Amino acid sequence: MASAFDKLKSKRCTAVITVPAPLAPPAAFLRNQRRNMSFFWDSPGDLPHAGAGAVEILRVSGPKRCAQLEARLERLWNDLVVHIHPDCAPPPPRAFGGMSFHPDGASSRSPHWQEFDDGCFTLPRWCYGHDGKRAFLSLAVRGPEDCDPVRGRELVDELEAILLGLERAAEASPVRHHERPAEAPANAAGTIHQIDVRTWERRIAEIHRAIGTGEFQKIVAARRCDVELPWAVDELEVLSRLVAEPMCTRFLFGREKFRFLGASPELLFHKRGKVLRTEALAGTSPCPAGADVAERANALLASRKDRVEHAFVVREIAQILGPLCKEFRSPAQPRVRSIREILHLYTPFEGSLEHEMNPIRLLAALHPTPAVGGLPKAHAAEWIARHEVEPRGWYTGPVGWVDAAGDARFVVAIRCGLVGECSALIFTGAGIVEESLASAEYAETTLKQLPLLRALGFLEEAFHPKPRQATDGS
Ligand SMILES: C=C(O[C@@H]1C=C(C(=O)O)C=C[C@H]1O)C(=O)O
Repeated sequence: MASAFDKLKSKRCTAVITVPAPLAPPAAFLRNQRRNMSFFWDSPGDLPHAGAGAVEILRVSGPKRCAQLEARLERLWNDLVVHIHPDCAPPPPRAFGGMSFHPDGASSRSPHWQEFDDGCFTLPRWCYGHDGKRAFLSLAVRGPEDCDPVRGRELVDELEAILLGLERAAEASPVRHHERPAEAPANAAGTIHQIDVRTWERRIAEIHRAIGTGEFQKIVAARRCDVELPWAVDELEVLSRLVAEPMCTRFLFGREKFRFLGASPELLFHKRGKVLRTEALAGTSPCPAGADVAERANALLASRKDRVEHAFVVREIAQILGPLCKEFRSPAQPRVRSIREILHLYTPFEGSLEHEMNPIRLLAALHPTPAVGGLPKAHAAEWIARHEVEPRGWYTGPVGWVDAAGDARFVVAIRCGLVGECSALIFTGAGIVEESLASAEYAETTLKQLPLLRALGFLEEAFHPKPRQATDGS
């Protein structure tokens, strides 16, 4: 540690110093941290991470946001010095962040989203993660300013305090492979404001008119549900309850006033070396507890409207990524993914990139897929930005990480919301095609609110759910 600081004294560069740490739930690390620029990430098949503070904040905006991000990340990685304690084996340093659905700056002008920008990634000051067996804590420092003796001492004291906190957390709640959802607050109460059905029907009629002109084949409609609570929301409790959503990526991005969090079932892409994985997730059916899952799944597979909606996404992904890959495989027929009371059509893709490629280029090429935007892709995204009443902000945007080795994992920010002190905004949407019925899409977008409403403490029954096996296949 001291030698790493010494080397930085005379240099203008950023260093990430990683040391072994006690194995504790990453959320425990966040308990003692400031909320601004904090994040949490727990994705199936990935190492859980939590971070706080930032030594580099990469804010990007406007239509060139991906090019800006790519250039700034490249500079960051080129100038980065990595020191790893011999007793730990962390992954390469990661920048965590996300982007809004549309880079029109509308989100940054809205009071709810202004802290989030069109895109923002951080190299965290503190980053904690584990692989289930071993944990690490990384501290990022900037030379020479973080290395004067006073600042250096402060950082070392902070490091010791964090390690001590983690040790206590490890004793209190050792890491389990499956965290148990936190208890619900007793007598959950509060108010939920929904848009009325008529307003929704008018919005869908407007989309149908746009589709009727022949300009669009699909547009995803979204709505916002405003929740007020009589108590201060504890976002870490909310996250721990979201563990009940099977096979979802739980994420959180914290700012001073708001925290953006959720449990997304939709992978945008995962790149590891040249290996690329992605999926089409579109087409939905309710599947209430007690319903015959196989019967509902077969009905969903047989639904013409849902197959059309799904096929648009499959075709678009294949068109974008197919030419970039040596092989790009997907099953001929969609499968059904079951997430508690919701079933989705999904098609997994796996490929091998022809040439190594910057992951931000992949992000720029893929986002927004017709699963959350529409078709034609760019035109539908413009239409949404111009017509949608409540700014989507980061809802339906990509959230995830990019690392210094050029790997990345992003999910689509759905089943999520923006949480304030005693309030929350929950965003949900549904793909609209020619055959869609406004009433069914209203029901679908209400159903999609359930995970977050439950996690916020509404819907008491949700805390004693009848366990149902998650399935991922047909
Ligand atoms: C837009 C959302 O979900 C998307 C829309 C789907 C659909 O229309 O069937 C299904 C999965 C997601 O790609 C959302 O959950 O808010």
